[in-house]
Amino acid sequence: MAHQVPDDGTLLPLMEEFYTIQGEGYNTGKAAYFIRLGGCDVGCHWCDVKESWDAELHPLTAADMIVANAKIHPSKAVVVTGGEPLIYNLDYLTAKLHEEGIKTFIETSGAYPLSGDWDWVCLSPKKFKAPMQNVADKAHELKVIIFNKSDFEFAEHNAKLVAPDCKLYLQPEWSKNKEMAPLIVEYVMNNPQWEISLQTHKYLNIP
Ligand SMILES: C[S@@+](CC[C@H](N)C(=O)[O-])C[C@H]1O[C@@H](n2cnc3c(N)ncnc32)[C@H](O)[C@@H]1O
Ligand SMILES: Nc1nc2[nH]cc(C(=O)O)c2c(=O)[nH]1
Ligand code: SF4
Ligand SMILES: [Mg+2]
Repeated sequence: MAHQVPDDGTLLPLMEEFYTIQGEGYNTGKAAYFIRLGGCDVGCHWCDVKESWDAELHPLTAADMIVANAKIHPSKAVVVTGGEPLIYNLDYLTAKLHEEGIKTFIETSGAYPLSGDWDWVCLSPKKFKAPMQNVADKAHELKVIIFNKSDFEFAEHNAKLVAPDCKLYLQPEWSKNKEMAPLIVEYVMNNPQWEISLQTHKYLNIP
């Protein structure tokens, strides 16, 4: 049985929250408070946070408490991730963060409809559950994970779904880094509308 998560977004299954440096994509290198919500049914076999998948393992937590924890940190930016955060209604959380003057960033597969008011949307679409067009429309950044050669085609397919000014990133799947990095380098040199995103926090050994 799933948690009875109220649909007003006042209670959310919280896996962990931590203050760190955004490791990936356009905002790489910027300090941010991360909020990781539990629950995901997309099923990426290479997912680096499988412990997040079962929402039941993660306590329902007041969004007000999450905001109170976020606001004591020096960076006024929050990254909401998961799991798949868009399973939940994030309107209440982002409204409260904005009331505190905190910028709202999201990491999402786009598999669920967009909720919340976002200063930055990172869409990382997955073959296993296609992204919704209303998320693609709002994406500031498209970040495609390259696990094998066929993922370049998947990346181009998704690039057609996002707005013309959306930033385009290719990010090696961590375990295939050695194999895929040279192919990504070559691809970006030939297709310079794309840029490379690395999971820099893993090189730095920080969360
Ligand atoms: C764990 S996911 C959580 C947010 C959301 N479910 C999603 O997939 O976008 C956060 C980011 O990590 C990326 N990611 C997950 N596992 C990865 C891996 N093994 N190598 C590289 N990136 C990975 C995802 O594509 C996504 O951009
Ligand atoms: N430092 C750091 N940056 C990140 N950017 C996206 C992450 C995520 O798991 O969503 C992540 C993460 O887990 N850690
Ligand atoms: S969508 Fe995100 S959290 Fe879900 S399995 Fe894929 S990478 Fe992991
Ligand atoms: Mg991560």
